[in-house]
Amino acid sequence: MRSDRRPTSVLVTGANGRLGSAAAERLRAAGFLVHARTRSELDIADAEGVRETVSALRPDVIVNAAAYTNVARAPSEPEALRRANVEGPAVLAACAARFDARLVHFSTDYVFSGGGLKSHRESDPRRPAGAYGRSKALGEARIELSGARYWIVRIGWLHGAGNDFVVRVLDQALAGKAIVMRRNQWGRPTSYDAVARLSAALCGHPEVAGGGSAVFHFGQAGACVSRFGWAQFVLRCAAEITPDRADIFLGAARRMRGVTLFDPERPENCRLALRDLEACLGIRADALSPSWRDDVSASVAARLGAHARGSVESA
Ligand SMILES: NC(=O)C1=CN([C@@H]2O[C@H](COP(=O)(O)OP(=O)(O)OC[C@H]3O[C@@H](n4cnc5c(N)ncnc54)[C@H](OP(=O)(O)O)[C@@H]3O)[C@@H](O)[C@H]2O)C=CC1
Ligand SMILES: Cc1cn([C@H]2C[C@H](O)[C@@H](COP(=O)(O)OP(=O)(O)O[C@H]3O[C@@H](C)C(=O)[C@@H](O)[C@H]3O)O2)c(=O)[nH]c1=O
Repeated sequence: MRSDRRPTSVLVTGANGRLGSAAAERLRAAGFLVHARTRSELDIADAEGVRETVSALRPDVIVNAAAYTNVARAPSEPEALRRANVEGPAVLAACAARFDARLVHFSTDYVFSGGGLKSHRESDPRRPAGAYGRSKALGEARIELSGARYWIVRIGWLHGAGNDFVVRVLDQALAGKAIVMRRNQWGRPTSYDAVARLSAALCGHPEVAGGGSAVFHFGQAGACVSRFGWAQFVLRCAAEITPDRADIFLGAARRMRGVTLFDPERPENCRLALRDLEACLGIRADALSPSWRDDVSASVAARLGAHARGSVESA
């Protein structure tokens, strides 16, 4: 938080989204002056609309949580993809540069092609293989060329809102379906809330108002895991949390079939090295949020609680 009288003001775009809503909530709770804008209030690819909004609000920080995130549909919707993930970030960056705001932009592990076993460093070249990853990589590049002060934060495998991976695994188990799960995709599950906390840490960082620009990786503490390993963990948590249904969840875990899938849209190696955020800004991922296992367990409990209350919407 700044030391002068005015609270740091933050424009949050994509505020109806899963990360946007979590970030706006955390930022408000931390005392920032938050201007949250949904897509219908502010289309980030609308240069004129963004210019008017930024010019009127004069935010210290723009947190861009708006994006096209449907990985499966991305190849068949190139225009919507380009607008949200390439043009939008470029428009926001141009306005950040013009009105001297810091842009905090979220990107993804899918900007890497996913070969090899080593964790990707921030400095590794972007080599996206799929349409969504390509669009996010182009968005990063447009920001880097804009002259704005930016922090690009690459994250991956988010859960804790909407029809996420945790929900889909639990729902399959509860429906008695035989789960078929990919073994050859490795990453680090990270909760929306952990990224929302990071947003607050970044907006309150002493270097937010000056300082340089950088790309950072963020994920929760704990070793990377395969999709198969993550799904097994989800089901074991579910069995512990609801002992009366332990048979269902442990049975689903036992019967789960591991498969090797080659999907150009979804890289195999999503491991992100996490050192730079601490080295450059002194922000330690493990100090900011619990390990991924704790937050996955919380996501499982939230979903099972919703089931128990009968408040689960049909997908
Ligand atoms: N989900 C994940 O696992 C991961 C996400 N990320 C990144 O995190 C960020 C947030 O993702 P997440 O919250 O999961 O995504 P969501 O899909 O939940 O939210 C994205 C939001 O952006 C809005 N939006 C889309 N296009 C525009 C536009 N042109 N102008 C303004 N708003 C727009 C959407 O509006 P509407 O509701 O109307 O569609 C939606 O509210 C994204 O940058 C994403 O790439 C990175 C790694 C993993
Ligand atoms: C539910 C399920 C998933 N899977 C595997 C396939 C695939 O590799 C992965 C798909 O899960 P999702 O659909 O949640 O994954 P996906 O939509 O690819 O998630 C991605 O979203 C975008 C926005 C990102 O930026 C990435 O970091 C990543 O989180 O899990 C199975 O094999 N079986 C299953 O039953």
